[in-house]
Amino acid sequence: MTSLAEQRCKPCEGGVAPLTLDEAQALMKQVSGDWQLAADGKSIRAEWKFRNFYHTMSFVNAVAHIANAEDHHPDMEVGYGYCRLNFNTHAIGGLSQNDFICAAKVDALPRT
Ligand SMILES: C[C@H](O)[C@H](O)[C@H]1CNC2=NC(N)=NC(=O)C2=N1
Repeated sequence: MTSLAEQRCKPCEGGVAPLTLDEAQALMKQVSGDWQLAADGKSIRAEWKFRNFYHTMSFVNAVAHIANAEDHHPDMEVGYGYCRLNFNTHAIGGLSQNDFICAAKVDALPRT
């Protein structure tokens, strides 16, 4: 099986059903324990802490690079020493495989 981190996001402009709760729960097993599935099953979120702003922004820039390369973009909350990411697929109002592909690519980033 090709790991999520090795896959590429597919363009999504609607017209497909969001993942069911069962499908989302199955994909949760393929991302790190940092990620939490929202109670409504429509998004995933994670929070990381960093020792200072430099390390925070290094991570944020790496995430932005993934998002641009995959054309799939998280909501980000950033401050001194922390970053929170929330992924969902706006075009379908819920989760798609793209959200889990990006989450797995974020998991693969080096932590500094
Ligand atoms: C064509 C392209 O896939 C879409 O415009 C993308 C861009 N980035 C996106 N990011 C997210 N999170 N959800 C989307 O539906 C979305 N749509």
